[in-house]
Amino acid sequence: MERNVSPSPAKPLLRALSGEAVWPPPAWLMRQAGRYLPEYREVRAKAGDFITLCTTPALAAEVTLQPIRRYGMEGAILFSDILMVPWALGQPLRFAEGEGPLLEPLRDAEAIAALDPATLVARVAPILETVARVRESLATESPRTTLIGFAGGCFTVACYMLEGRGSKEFPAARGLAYADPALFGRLIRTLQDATVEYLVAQVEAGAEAVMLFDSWAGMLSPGQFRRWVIEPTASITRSLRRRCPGIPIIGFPRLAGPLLADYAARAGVDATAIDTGMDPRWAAQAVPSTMALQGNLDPLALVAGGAALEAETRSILAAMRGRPYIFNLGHGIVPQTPPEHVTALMRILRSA
Ligand SMILES: Cc1c2[nH]c(c1CCC(=O)O)Cc1[nH]c(c(CCC(=O)O)c1C)Cc1[nH]c(c(CCC(=O)O)c1C)Cc1[nH]c(c(C)c1CCC(=O)O)C2
Repeated sequence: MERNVSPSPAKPLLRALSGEAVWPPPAWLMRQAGRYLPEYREVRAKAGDFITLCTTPALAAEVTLQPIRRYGMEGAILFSDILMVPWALGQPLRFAEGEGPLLEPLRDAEAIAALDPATLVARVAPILETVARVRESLATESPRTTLIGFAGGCFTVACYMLEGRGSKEFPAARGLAYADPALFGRLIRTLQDATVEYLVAQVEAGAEAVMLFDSWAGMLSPGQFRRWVIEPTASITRSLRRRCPGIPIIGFPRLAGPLLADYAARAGVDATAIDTGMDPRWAAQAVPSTMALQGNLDPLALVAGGAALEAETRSILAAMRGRPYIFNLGHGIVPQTPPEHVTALMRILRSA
């Protein structure tokens, strides 16, 4: 008998994003390309600096594919950085050895007004070229792997733009959000528009899903979280749905705690990523069972390996079994991770 249902997309990660409880779960790891891999360090040395690596399509495509070749993850994350958006808006950026990213901090209303959205799509052209190359390579090398594009959440990107560097508290951004919400709102809206243009361009170049990394979302008070995390995200997801119908969107409001439930209900995402500190059993109750969850192994359990890795992984899997779910870490891989522990992790997942 013929059934009136549309066929599910074949790739496991896309099936999970469409609400199917795929088991064993599709998997990828935040920062899966990076310094823990010797083949990455080799390419990184050849490129010289990090921005050159991000804007040289042959090299960026190569490092995007390196973890897929080694481990066969179901997701490939574009190799780039959330700070390439401020860079493309004209804010000077460099990555200093041992210090992380350094931006010339935005000091006043003039600096915010001077950000130039007109240059964005032209400046990110090499990143879009990377997307196209990776998508083409995956078609032959790893046809079950989904290419994930990304951008930072507006609040997190604003944190770096105002502070100029990483920080424990990001007082410049959180302070401005209280002291001059109109001005902070102008920066957030500039980022909202830039993020939509950037993600639409990634999808047009071949990204099959996109993720919004809002790494510092959980520093905000509940009211500020709704205003500067949920509302801008909802605006971005509305625009993306209009311009790229059907594109799945993963949101990562890191450290959101119980506000995760509000985010899942109102931000318009298809999947919610959870951080290391979130109880997966609580998240599984708080987020609708039709919405995929993604996460949340402690990156340090992956460094430890052995019995700790196995026990932590199995307890997350037990909480997620029976619902749409994508395995991932709760934050990025750390450089001291032994590559063979990732092999062990993939083995545990595949026998789930
Ligand atoms: C906050 C943030 C940034 N970048 C990102 C976030 C959000 C996620 C998170 O919270 O970790 C996101 C990001 N950064 C990078 C990717 C690429 C793909 C991947 O996940 O493998 C992604 C998705 C590469 C990178 N981005 C960076 C590296 C290291 C660069 C190097 O020295 O080779 C990589 C591989 C540099 C970076 N970029 C950033 C910082 C703070 C740093 C320095 C700290 C560090 O080195 O880990 C900003």
